[in-house]
Amino acid sequence: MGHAAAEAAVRAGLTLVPFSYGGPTESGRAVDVGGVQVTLVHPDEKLDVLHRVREEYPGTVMVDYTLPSVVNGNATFYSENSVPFVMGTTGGDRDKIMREATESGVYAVIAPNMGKQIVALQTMLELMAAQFPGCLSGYTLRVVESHQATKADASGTAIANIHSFQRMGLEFDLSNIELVREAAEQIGRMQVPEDALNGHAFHTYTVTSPDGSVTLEFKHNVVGRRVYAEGTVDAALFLASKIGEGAEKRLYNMVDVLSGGNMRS
Ligand SMILES: NC(=O)C1=CN([C@@H]2O[C@H](COP(=O)(O)OP(=O)(O)OC[C@H]3O[C@@H](n4cnc5c(N)ncnc54)[C@H](OP(=O)(O)O)[C@@H]3O)[C@@H](O)[C@H]2O)C=CC1
Ligand SMILES: O=C(O)C1=N[C@H](C(=O)O)C[C@H](O)C1
Repeated sequence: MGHAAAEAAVRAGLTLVPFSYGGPTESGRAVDVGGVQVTLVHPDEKLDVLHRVREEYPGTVMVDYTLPSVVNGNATFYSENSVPFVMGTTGGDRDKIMREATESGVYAVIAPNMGKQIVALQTMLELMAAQFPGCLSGYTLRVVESHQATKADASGTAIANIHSFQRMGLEFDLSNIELVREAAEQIGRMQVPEDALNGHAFHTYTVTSPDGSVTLEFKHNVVGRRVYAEGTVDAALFLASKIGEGAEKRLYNMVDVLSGGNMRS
């Protein structure tokens, strides 16, 4: 995702900082992103490179697409060092991320899904929950999500949407999300195109009445990564404008970006 977001930034005509934090395995290597040679920085050199980037690229917004296992360490680093950030990475201790960002006063957009159309659906569910709390009381919920086999955690988007369903009265334990990570099941059960096995996000939420006479189904299926990459650029532009105007509110999500009319397409 980091690569896709960087490509989208270049496509949008933004200056791509030619450094990227990476895992320890590939540090030192340069990667071509739309003609920009981006050097992968070892975790031990993060602070040195940050100082350099601050001098050479003032106004930089950090974009984080890493792993649930490192998301908290990264978020702490951005908060402690006042690095404005767009956090697309899911998992980890989300309350801690939000708490540290709030306390530090860093500008940030934090969201489990940057795809504007998916965020619109997410917003619709939030509005439905706010407008009709308890409207699905007594009904049951089934959630199935399929992602590339490398995805380490349950879908952050599904978790966000489940919170809305819970406010509508549905009882659901997050451990009951059905995770599909195997190719045969992805193709057979979820109908994921074979060429999307390495990058897809298929979600289905099925709500059923106690007697089975009413069924609601919500589905969002995404093939590839482009929709998130473009939304990430929207989020970075949004954050830059908030920093520019010295906005009092500093912590945002993608619903804020969408509501602010900051989607380019
Ligand atoms: N908000 C959204 O719209 C979206 C969110 N996501 C989420 O983004 C996250 C990343 O997804 P995806 O790109 O598919 O995952 P990948 O596994 O493809 O990429 C993760 C990358 O993080 C790097 N990495 C590991 N440790 C560190 C570290 N300490 N500092 C910096 N980089 C590190 C890895 O490098 P190496 O291989 O060298 O270890 C790897 O390149 C997931 O949580 C996913 O769910 C994904 C799509 C959309
Ligand atoms: O890892 C992914 O691919 C995705 N992760 C996000 C999530 O966990 O919700 C967003 C989308 O589902 C793609």
